Amino acid sequence: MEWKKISVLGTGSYGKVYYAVKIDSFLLRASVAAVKCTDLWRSISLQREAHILETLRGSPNVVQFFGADVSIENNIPTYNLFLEYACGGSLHDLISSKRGKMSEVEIGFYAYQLLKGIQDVHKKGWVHCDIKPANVLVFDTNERGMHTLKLADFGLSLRIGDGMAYMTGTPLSNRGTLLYAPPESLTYGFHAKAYDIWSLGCTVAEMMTGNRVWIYRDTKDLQWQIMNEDPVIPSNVSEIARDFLYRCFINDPRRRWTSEQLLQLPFIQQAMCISNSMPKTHEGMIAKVNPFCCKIPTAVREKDFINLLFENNLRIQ
Ligand SMILES: Nc1ncnc2c1ncn2[C@@H]1O[C@H](COP(=O)(O)OP(=O)(O)OP(=O)(O)O)[C@@H](O)[C@H]1O
Repeated sequence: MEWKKISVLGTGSYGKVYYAVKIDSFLLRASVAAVKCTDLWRSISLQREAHILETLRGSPNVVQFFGADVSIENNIPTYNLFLEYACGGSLHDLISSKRGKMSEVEIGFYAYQLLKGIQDVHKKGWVHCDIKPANVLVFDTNERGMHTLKLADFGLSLRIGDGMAYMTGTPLSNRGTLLYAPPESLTYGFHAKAYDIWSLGCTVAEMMTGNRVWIYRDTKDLQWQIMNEDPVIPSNVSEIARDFLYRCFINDPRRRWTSEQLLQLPFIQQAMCISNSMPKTHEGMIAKVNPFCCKIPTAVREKDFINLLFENNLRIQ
């Protein structure tokens, strides 16, 4: 019983991500996964990511890690990291499809999930260092039609305390994606929990407008703006939404709000209250069926079953 790589989901700087299926014809069950792969000799970063994900097992808003192995592909030893498969792509795709037309309740609900994920990451002693819509995976909708979001791509994460140039006086260069990086990461090379909160602010602002927070000519210009200007807070959103962003974008990382504090803000509390009282939808109820594990009605050949999964668009009845 082996995982079969079916198609390429995407390519990262380290290697490829595949959609993979494993059939257990004895128990008549099939499982799906996303497999991040790279040549074994350059897999240090993926192995590190596996270690970090291992510590975050069971966190509802962090992509779940199924394990890792080494296989031989075209005579090359290949490192495989198995993750739960996100059927909805990334938050970046979701934002593009909504073109800035997400309701504030939906945004607040998603911000809540990201904060819970960040809280777990920080509690385990990590700073993610690369939170952005492309690194947030989108899963099924709940019974109210809203998605589950999970943090992914821990390739740049640091232990809290590592790279704290404030203390050591040895600045590091910015780690994550510049567009989502806080000012202190450029001036001091400072990477602490507050780093992730700034990136979260950029991500939430992007859900509100459909656009990135910075408009810039080139990298130098972007760096200058991050260090010397405040991000533009969207004007066409409620006061509580603006208040949430202001607290994520406090310049001094020691004064920037923590995930625990942000979770208490009216923007989050109201969104959770309203989303919990929304009527349940039929579509949402169908989505509750677990797509990751299913029972095959009769014994079928592996090839036929894979075809069956695709024909049925992976929806298990
Ligand atoms: N668990 C998953 N389920 C579904 N798709 C995934 C999963 N993990 C990654 N992907 C997709 O695979 C692609 C590559 O992902 P990955 O996060 O590894 O690289 P990246 O973020 O694009 O690049 P880099 O790591 O260099 O920043 C992305 O399009 C992502 O949406």
